[in-house]
Order: sequence, then structure tokens, then C-alpha cells
Amino acid sequence: MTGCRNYRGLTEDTARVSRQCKDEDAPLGVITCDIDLFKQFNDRYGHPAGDVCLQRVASALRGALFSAGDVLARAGGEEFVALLPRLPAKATQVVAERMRLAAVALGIPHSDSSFGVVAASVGWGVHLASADSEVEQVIAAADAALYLAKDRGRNQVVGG
Ligand SMILES: Nc1nc2c(ncn2[C@@H]2O[C@H](COP(=O)(O)OP(=O)(O)OP(=O)(O)O)[C@@H](O)[C@H]2O)c(=O)[nH]1
Repeated sequence: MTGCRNYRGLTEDTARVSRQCKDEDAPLGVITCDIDLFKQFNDRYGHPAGDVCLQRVASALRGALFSAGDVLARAGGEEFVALLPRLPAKATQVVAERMRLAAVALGIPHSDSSFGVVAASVGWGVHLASADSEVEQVIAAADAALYLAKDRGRNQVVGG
């Protein structure tokens, strides 16, 4: 529906790009992004409108990426994961902020949100080629950062 990779595609892409980055001794940027108050959006505007919203947000998030090798997957529900081969921390943070802005710039009305429009919370992290840990641990850390962004009021980026 969103034209994104699904969860299984994400698992395959994660293995592929993390191997590629390790071989190149390059970092791998990871971003997680979740639409804010999407249950309320569905409840107020209806599930079909929710589907259209998801498609538009997915396309905006894809537009915020700039390299052909970047991966955007729908990790389930209204959550997306981006994998950014060769991106160090600072650049990953910049893309994370661009993704947040791209979602909010759509200006999709959401009267149950304090922002008045559909927004998204974003978490990020970087997997270093030298790390002993697996990239899945960085995805989990980015997810934890995303929930911190939700806790802090949504429509913001948290990571590091
Ligand atoms: N329309 C539509 N809704 C979906 C789809 N997949 C998941 N959802 C809905 O997404 C909503 C997610 O709700 P929650 O996980 O409670 O999160 P939330 O309302 O976004 O709240 P926060 O994440 O805390 O900001 C649920 O109501 C799901 O039914 C889909 O493909 N289409």
C-alpha cells in the first residue's frame, strides 16, 4: 500500500546493508519514525482516510532521503524504519529532522492533535562498523529514542 519494504524486506535489507557497511568500514544510520496519534486520526476521519494519510506520509518520508542506497521500510502499523548506509551521526540526525519536517509539511488536518496537523515522532542511532553489537540493537535503541520523543510531547526528534 505504501510502496515501502515490509517487515520481511526490512530484515533482508538490514542484513544486506549492514554487511555492506561492515565491508566498507562505514557507519550505518538508522531512523525510526511513527505517526503521532494515528489511532485518533483513524477514529475521527475513518480508516480509508487513514490509509491515504499513511501513503502520503510514506511518500514524504521517502522524499526526505537523498541517496539511492537508502532503505525505507514499513515496520508494521504506522511505524517506518530508514537505513542510511555510510551516514555518520550528524548527517543521520539531519535526515531524521528532515523526515519529521516532511511529515508535518504535508499539512494533513488532525483536529485531535495539539499541532492541528498530522505529525510524527522520530528516533535515530548509528551502527559503527567497529561495534561488536548487531545493527538490530541500534534499531531497538532508535525505537527507544522514538518513544522518548513521544513522551516529551511528540512531533520531535530524539537520538544519539
Ligand atoms: N488506516 C490504517 N490504520 C492503521 C494501519 N496500520 C495500523 N493502523 C492503525 O494505527 C493505529 C496505531 O495506534 P497506536 O499504536 O495506539 O498509536 P497512536 O495512536 O499513533 O499514538 P502514539 O503513537 O502514542 O502517538 C491503530 O489504530 C491501528 O489500527 C493501516 O494500514 N491503515
